[in-house]
Amino acid sequence: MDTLCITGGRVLHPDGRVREGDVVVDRETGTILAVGRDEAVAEHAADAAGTLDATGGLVIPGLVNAHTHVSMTLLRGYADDKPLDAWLREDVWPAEAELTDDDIEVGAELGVLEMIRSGTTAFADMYFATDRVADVVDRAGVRARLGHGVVTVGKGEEEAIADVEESLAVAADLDGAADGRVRTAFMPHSLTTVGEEHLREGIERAAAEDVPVHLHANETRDEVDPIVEERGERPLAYAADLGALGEGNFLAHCVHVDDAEIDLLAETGTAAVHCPASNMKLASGTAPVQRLREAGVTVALGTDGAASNNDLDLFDEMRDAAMVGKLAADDASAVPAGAVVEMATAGGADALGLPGGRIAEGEAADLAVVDLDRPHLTPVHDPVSHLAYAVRGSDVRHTVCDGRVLMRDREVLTLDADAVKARAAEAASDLVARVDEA
Ligand SMILES: CSC[C@H]1O[C@@H](n2cnc3c(O)ncnc32)[C@H](O)[C@@H]1O
Ligand SMILES: [Zn+2]
Repeated sequence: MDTLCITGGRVLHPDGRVREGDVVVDRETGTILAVGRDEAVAEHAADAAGTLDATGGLVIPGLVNAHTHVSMTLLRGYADDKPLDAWLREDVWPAEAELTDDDIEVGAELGVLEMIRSGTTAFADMYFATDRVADVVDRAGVRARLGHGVVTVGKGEEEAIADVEESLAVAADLDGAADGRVRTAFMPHSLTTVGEEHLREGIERAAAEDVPVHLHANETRDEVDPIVEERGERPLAYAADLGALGEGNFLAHCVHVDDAEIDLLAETGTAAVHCPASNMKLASGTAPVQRLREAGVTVALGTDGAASNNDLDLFDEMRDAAMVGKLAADDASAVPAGAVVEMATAGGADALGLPGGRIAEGEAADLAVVDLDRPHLTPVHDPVSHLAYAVRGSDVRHTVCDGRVLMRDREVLTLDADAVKARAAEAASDLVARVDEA
């Protein structure tokens, strides 16, 4: 058997406890064979073909970034300090109109490089040129749930229909790519940027094929109010009527949700992806994370795109979620450390319907080793507290996905970091030059 043994560290277990132990991985199946420090583990470890040193470190599940637009790394720092609507219309959409498929691939490489370097092994992506993003996922060795983002407002009927068809076709064609590490979804952008008939048609056809649905929902008051005024119902009642709620489906943001909408999410098994940094930066509002969790909704964490964050480091997201969750609930005990760690791991994997998120025998070997032997992490009273409040992405020593080592001692093995950075910087400056000329 071709095994990898991660030795000498402590391990975060699914119940939130941390114990000393090794993790033995079957590289052929990409699954965890054994966890702990008993005789069986020692036998496996003695036979291991490869090792990763976790001395002084903590082995955690690979983090799951449950909502992003990964190629927007090219627009990092391009437009700041505006609310969502103005930011999209005045800056982001004009820039995206100039993006080429090559740009999207280069931006995805940069984003995936950043995620591997900060311990993220899986992500959900809504964007364009999805086949190129899937190629990057394949080469880099991570997992993803990918979709083509549909926008029909401002488009003629033919173009709108073509956009819906493209999203459905991408979901059918790319599902299972990268040896099964790519899964797909139908991804209408939001309830206000896609017309009702197009939403209804796309969601119905996606459901008929068991394809999950992912969209932005209840992100800002400016998005919620017109729906309530025009339809006389809350956005998630509308979403339920469209068939957009249900097991396997996941909604980004869910900031402005009332109690009835929270119940709808819980009853239908629809997951919510909390994006605290994006919500703060765009002043979208504070999501009721504590209430969502108390109602039994699966809550995951997402960075959103790098243009509204401005990084893809999920450790930042954990800290932000805990901090803003307390502020929103006016309660310092709300959204505690264990909750945000769960949201970034098992919650993310469950929301996206992807393997990973838990370190236990038989689970996917998607892992990160965090180096705790750092000044800003000393002393270690509680490793889970550190994960939520003190660890930075740059503290990740090794990253493993599907049993394959993607980063060893901070060297990414599947992407050429210097070449990716150089290509991305050039693509971004050419893009901005084209936008300025347009
Ligand atoms: C149609 S592809 C996805 C689309 O979404 C835009 N986007 C980026 N961040 C956000 C956000 O916080 N809310 C809504 N839409 C967002 C992105 O620029 C693409 O155009
Ligand atoms: Zn988004």
